[in-house]
Amino acid sequence: MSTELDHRLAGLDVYRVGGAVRDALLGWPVTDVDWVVVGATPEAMRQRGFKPVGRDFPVFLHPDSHEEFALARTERKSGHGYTGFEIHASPSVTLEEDLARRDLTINAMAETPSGELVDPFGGRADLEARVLRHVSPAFIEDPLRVLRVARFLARYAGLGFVIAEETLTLMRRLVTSGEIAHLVAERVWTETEKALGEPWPDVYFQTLDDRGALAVLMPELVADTAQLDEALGRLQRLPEDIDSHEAAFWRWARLVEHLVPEQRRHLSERLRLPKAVSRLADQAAHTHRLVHETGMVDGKRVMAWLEGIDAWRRSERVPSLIALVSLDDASLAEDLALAWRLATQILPKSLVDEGYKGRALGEELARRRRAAIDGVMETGR
Ligand SMILES: Nc1ccn([C@@H]2O[C@H](COP(=O)(O)OP(=O)(O)OP(=O)(O)O)[C@@H](O)[C@H]2O)c(=O)n1
Repeated sequence: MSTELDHRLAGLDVYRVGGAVRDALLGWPVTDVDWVVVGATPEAMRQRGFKPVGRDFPVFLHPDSHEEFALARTERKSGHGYTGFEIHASPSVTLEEDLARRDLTINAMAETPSGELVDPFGGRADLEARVLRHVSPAFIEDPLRVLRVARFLARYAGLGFVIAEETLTLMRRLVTSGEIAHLVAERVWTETEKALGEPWPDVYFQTLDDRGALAVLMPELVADTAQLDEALGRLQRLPEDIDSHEAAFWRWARLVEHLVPEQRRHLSERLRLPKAVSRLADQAAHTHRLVHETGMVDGKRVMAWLEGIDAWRRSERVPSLIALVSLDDASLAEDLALAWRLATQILPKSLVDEGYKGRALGEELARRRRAAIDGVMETGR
């Protein structure tokens, strides 16, 4: 957007803020641009054609670029969790006051439309030193920040970022005070889903575990630390054919695939996971069991696996799940692919043509599929 020519901004005191400033300085792709407006009223914004969107905050969307313009505000803690805040937005709130309420110094920089940096908390120096550091003691007013810091580390760990010691102490305090337990499930999952899409998702979970936060938020994961380590190692090992927008869901599935059904159910309920995520996790868990349980993989186990992943009704995921198997056992994956192909060639319609119907049709279909699968699993292995 060419800000200088934008008549809606003429005479407004506006600054680019937050992630856009940070990522531009870092050479990281900038996805969306947020702005702060100083000295304006909601009425003035509406008159200029900005569309109000904030339910809790005075935030407006630019009618053409759809970028977010927020009136400068301060926040004060007034209750537990993420929602317990008193917001104070008025034309008297300064840019520095707005930046001071933010979580990390690298997120508390602003830039004028002509490119001049406003950096009252040393964000640029911390960016250069690769340090995630809180802006002020008010960091502990928002327990979501423990997850945010872990997520930023999951994004930038490869650039050499670390968390400042004093910030680690505050994160720990948010856990020991019990404040982190007040986070609502949806917030926890939203941050976790974003973290699962970052380049180093294992770092997110490791950071939360190191601070004691994982034991509070996802206790099922820390029940067995050796297994957690193994699961974290699996996060980068995904089937090749999956869509990139599905990668976060797959990573979650890989994280929990070793858990017993009851643990997975508890975790799904605790985090109120979307159904699609829990279903994929269940499918990955069935696949994990097929690969890792001791004993021969015979036709009976393959049938049980196909039923477990709901293959006959939801066949679209089967190739990806077979690709998952191939990461651990290429020859088993080859057999499964052949068995699946032969089994799906047995069509209910041809059985109908042969005169089968009703219950007998279902039984004959299952029998022939099983025979096809047995043929592969017995000769192939
Ligand atoms: N709990 C929070 C949430 C947000 N912020 C501030 O609000 C800005 C915008 O938040 P958000 O859009 O969630 O994050 P970004 O920093 O833009 O990061 P991303 O690249 O993930 O969008 C952050 O930079 C940070 O200054 C904060 O201080 N504390």
